Amino acid sequence: MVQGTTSDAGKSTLVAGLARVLARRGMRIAPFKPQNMALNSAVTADGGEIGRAQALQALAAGVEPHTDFNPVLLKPSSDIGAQVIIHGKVHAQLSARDYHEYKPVAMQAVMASWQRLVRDFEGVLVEGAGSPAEINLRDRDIANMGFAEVADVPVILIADIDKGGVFAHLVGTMALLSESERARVLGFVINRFRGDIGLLQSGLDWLEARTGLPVFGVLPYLHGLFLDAEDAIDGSQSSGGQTRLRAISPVLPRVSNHTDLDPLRLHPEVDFSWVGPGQPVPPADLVVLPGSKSVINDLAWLRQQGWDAYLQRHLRYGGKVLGLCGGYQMLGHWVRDPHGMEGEPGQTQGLGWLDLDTTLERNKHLRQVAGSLTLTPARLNGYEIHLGVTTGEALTRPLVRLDDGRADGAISEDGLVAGTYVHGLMDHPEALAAVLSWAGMAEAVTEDIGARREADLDRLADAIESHLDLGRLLQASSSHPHSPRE
Ligand SMILES: NC(=O)CC[C@H](N)C(=O)O
Repeated sequence: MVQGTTSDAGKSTLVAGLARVLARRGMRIAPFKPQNMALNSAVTADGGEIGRAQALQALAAGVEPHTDFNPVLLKPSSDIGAQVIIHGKVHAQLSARDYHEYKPVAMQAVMASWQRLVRDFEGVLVEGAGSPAEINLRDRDIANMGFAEVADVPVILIADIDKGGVFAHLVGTMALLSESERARVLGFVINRFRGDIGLLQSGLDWLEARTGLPVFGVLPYLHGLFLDAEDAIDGSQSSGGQTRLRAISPVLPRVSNHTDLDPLRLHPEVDFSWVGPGQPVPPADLVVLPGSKSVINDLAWLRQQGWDAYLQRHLRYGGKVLGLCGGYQMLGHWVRDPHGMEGEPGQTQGLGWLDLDTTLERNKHLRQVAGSLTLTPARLNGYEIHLGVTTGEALTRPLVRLDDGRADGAISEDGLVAGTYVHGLMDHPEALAAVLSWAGMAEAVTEDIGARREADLDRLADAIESHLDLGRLLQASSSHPHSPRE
């Protein structure tokens, strides 16, 4: 099990990389994250919902994403409440306090998945969440040591040296563990190192002497690695090309599936930026309203930040607006949440540029889809994750025709505003080219994001092979019953 000294230490990436390394050696490996808190989710083959990072790790392992890989997913819809997803399906909307009470039940779901995975796979790579040293969360923990102790798995600790304080993080985390928890830590991995490794050596020696545990390796900072393993928005852009199109998206407080925007962010000729709260909104050719876990509240935020006036001006000058899922719902006349699925029950007026209304229902639509765009007959594939059901005149001009016979989304009569429920739409190079051309960049050369992801997983696995003492790591873990063995 990989646990981190902080959030974003590189746990997901290390699990993805190890999964690829072991898969390349012919092993059937499953990724597993007992509990994930993320608004960036993926649809599994069995029609459920898991964290995107686990879907990426499944890809790295060469296995189909399954709900058992992430049996508990928490999707926060406010600062104190979250939608609790168990085995891929919505269980309930719970406050943090109620979730704490519910944890022993969630643990049963975790263990049921875990037992199926150890039965069906040669090895399971487990990822913790945040840090195991959050002592206030230790009681009833199911995400870190609480799971490791019950399932009796060995642990490696990863720390991010780029943030600084790496020795304090590792030694401090060890100090805050109980004796039995400490005893299951096999050693450390240091992540995102740049610089002269010779200068680090004395620190590593000190760490090993102080803790009596080995450093299995120091992973280099991998520049330009594109993996949607992380839950946080990646603000970095690809550079070096000539800008032919400017695109922006607001960082909605409850933005969901932000990786939908990665193909724009990574395109060398697109100048893409996320615009955060209080930041000036720069001029753009294309504005993409992303998905949202709390559409009514995020719409209010958008107005409060002045985006409605900005968008009106943008459209007057012929700019394009694309809404994805929650962003699509915002483009209609009304968004209704009669059951309070995303906050207080209520309704709010949308931006009104598409003649449609949306009602959030109790039942979540989860499916993988394929089809084509109506802008030009470009192929696409993607996935749907939404509660909303949308109706109205605008649907007679759909944006997408799905292979299952359904139409999805809409384009306004003047062709400036479009929206769809399909996430991941721009991952397909044809669909991306069509969107770029609609937004004003003709004959765009687009990259296959899927191929790029594969290449980056191999690059990550290569780095792990050369910088991690895998033999020692596997050897150290071999005394535990559930460890990958060669
Ligand atoms: N993924 C999304 O953007 C979901 C939109 C909205 N929250 C719904 O559930 O319908």
